[in-house]
Amino acid sequence: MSPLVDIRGLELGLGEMEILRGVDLRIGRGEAVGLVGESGSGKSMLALALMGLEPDGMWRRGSVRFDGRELIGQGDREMSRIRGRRIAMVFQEPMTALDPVRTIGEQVAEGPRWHFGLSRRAARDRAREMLEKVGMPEDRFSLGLYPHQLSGGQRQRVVVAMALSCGPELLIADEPTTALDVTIQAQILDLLCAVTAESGMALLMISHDLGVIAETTDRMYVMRAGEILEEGPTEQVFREMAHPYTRALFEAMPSRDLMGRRGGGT
Ligand SMILES: Nc1ncnc2c1ncn2[C@@H]1O[C@H](COP(=O)(O)OP(=O)(O)OP(=O)(O)O)[C@@H](O)[C@H]1O
Repeated sequence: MSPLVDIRGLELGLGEMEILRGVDLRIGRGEAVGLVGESGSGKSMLALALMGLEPDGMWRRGSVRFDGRELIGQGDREMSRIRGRRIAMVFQEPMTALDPVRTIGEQVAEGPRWHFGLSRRAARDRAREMLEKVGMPEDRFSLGLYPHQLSGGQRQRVVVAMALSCGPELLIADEPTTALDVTIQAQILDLLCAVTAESGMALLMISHDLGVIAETTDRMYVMRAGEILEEGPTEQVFREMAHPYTRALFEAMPSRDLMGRRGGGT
């Protein structure tokens, strides 16, 4: 079977400037894959280019296959059917993903309503179920709450519930814990690992922190200046540290004793 995501020779740029320089990356069905690299190395651009969400004016070359189908060249309509439903994303700052003037129930219900045409009531049931799944049961967190009534960690849980609401095959988490208090970070990583593993969803975990990648992934890619420098099973990349750049990222890890959250371990 073809991998869920198969990116080959992906280049992205703006005018003369090259941001991604021929990236190859694969994600198997249900696989947890890490992408690590320093700030500005192109990690977020890779995630956006995968979904056809690169900023206006940028060019894209190469191949991005999702479930065997080429995405480069697809129209907006086709891409908007895939985004949210088959590929969902969780970003660093939950408030950018949430609408401050709409209730959390409405926001979690929106994806299933739009993608599956569920009735208001059925979508609300779905929202209730998703919020419960992320540790926000209705008896403690009413669907009528607004984002500002929640803590940062609770908001990120709502964003995860939104991402899960249509049962995507791939969840992309781009620095999902960077904006959160240290004590909450581990809880959100645990949650992401649990929900993806439980439903057989693939996970692309993007972070500048090797500790996060070690905790959450089975296989990983190391990126610098728009190129993949190293790839392999997470445990092997950690053991070998073949490239000095990877070693430098390791030295910069805030915590080196966190490992193996998704089962298996490193
Ligand atoms: N809108 C834009 N227009 C032009 N260049 C951009 C734009 N956004 C990002 N870039 C450039 O693309 C490169 C990759 O940025 P990207 O945000 O993907 O890095 P990153 O690895 O995700 O870093 P960070 O962890 O800081 O988000 C950077 O050199 C950046 O300057």
